[in-house]
Amino acid sequence: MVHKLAIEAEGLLKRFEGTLAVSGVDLAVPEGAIYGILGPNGAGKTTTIRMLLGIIDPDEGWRTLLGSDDPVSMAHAVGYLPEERGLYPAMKAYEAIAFMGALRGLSLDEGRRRGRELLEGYGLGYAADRQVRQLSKGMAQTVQLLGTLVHRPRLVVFDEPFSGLDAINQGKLELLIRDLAKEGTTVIFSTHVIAHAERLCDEVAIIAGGEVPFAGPVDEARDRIRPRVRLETAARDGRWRDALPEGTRPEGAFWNFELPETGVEPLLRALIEGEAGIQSLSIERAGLHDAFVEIAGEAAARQLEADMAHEVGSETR
Ligand SMILES: Nc1ncnc2c1ncn2[C@@H]1O[C@H](COP(=O)(O)OP(=O)(O)OP(=O)(O)O)[C@@H](O)[C@H]1O
Repeated sequence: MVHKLAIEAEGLLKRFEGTLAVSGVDLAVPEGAIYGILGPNGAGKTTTIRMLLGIIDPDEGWRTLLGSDDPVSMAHAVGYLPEERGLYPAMKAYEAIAFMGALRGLSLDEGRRRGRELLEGYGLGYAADRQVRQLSKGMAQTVQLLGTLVHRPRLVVFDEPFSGLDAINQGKLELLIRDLAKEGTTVIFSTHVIAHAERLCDEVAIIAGGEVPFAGPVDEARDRIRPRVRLETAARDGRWRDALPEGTRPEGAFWNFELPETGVEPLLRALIEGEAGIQSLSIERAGLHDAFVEIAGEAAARQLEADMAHEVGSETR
């Protein structure tokens, strides 16, 4: 099946005052997908998003947004939550949402009506008439997020939407993202938290040091690493050991090794026919974290973990 693309980009490159922020980003976001841009702080996520949306122009390369090579002309069909959060403090919550819709071409009356509806639907109806300055940081962030949806865009782009939200609100946002995708909206979000991308995304772009070493389905990223086998045998030795990768050493009664390329069934057959006496056997597919380490490198993965620890630390301070 050929998917239409919500976004396509090739060779996007951006320099700031001579330093290369992003070099040669290629990616393709299928319509209706949940797409993650995953990388540590400073990797180039925001710069990439800004280029995709036409907020800044690339120095090299090209992109199309909803089929147009002039992304700004599609602004009415796009919702964008920038990394810098901010609403007018004196506006009431529902008005702030209506205002954001008006910037994207929606009438204020309709925006006010939908603003109340969105707040209600998100469990924040009680705060609709509160001024933005009276809202908590997380609530204000949610109001801003709802404001990106009020004009019913075909594509939404959220820059680090989970940052600054507590666990409950992170869960609510995950549900919202799934609901949007179910309705056919394309959702792109950036994150430095692998778990969010792993739980939500159909596809990811892995970005590190301004480069995108992988862009594609999450399953394809995970398949970059061979699954691990953990086997427990009654027998210590025998012909069956030839089916294990060379150099596999016993760890007590256990054997840990990479699943051979021939796959599960030939391995099982050799173990049974060779009378290994299988006591237990598990085959574990790599998660996105291991795939990230393989694709982006140890250093980028360490930086990702440091970013997460920093965020958790700043939330609990
Ligand atoms: N306007 C700018 N002027 C100069 N340098 C910039 C500018 N914007 C970004 N950079 C640099 O480009 C690189 C990529 O930054 P970018 O904000 O895109 O990363 P990011 O992955 O979004 O990180 P974070 O999650 O910390 O926002 C960084 O080295 C950053 O310092």
